[in-house]
Amino acid sequence: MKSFEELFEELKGKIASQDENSGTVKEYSKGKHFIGKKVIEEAGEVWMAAEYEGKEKTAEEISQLLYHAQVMMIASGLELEDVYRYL
Ligand SMILES: N=c1c2ncn([C@@H]3O[C@H](COP(=O)(O)OP(=O)(O)OP(=O)(O)O)[C@@H](O)[C@H]3O)c2ncn1[C@@H]1O[C@H](COP(=O)(O)O)[C@@H](O)[C@H]1O
Repeated sequence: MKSFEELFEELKGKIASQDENSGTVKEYSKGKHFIGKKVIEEAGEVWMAAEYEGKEKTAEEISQLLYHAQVMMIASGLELEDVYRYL
């Protein structure tokens, strides 16, 4: 199990090292348009899971939405604090 902060550090590290086995590096390299579509896709899956597929599936889909949001944060040059200041 990892926290939001730990995942963010892991993803930044993967991108900085250009780890060729990393799905994150592949997604990041495709740019904001591609990442944005993943965010939208996962947001829709969260909605459907919450309405029809139960707690476990909803939790899984939310984790994927958070992941793609983090990739978008990195692609946008944002740090966690830049987002947290609006919470
Ligand atoms: N938490 C995630 C995570 N959540 C979602 N995804 C990716 O997001 C995509 C969407 O997942 P889905 O199951 O919805 O995929 P799908 O709809 O079946 O298929 P596609 O969307 O891929 O076509 C998949 O390609 C997943 O690989 C993630 N990829 C990686 N992580 C974590 O990120 C870290 C770095 O991973 P790598 O960069 O792959 O090493 C590790 O800790 C991973 O656990």
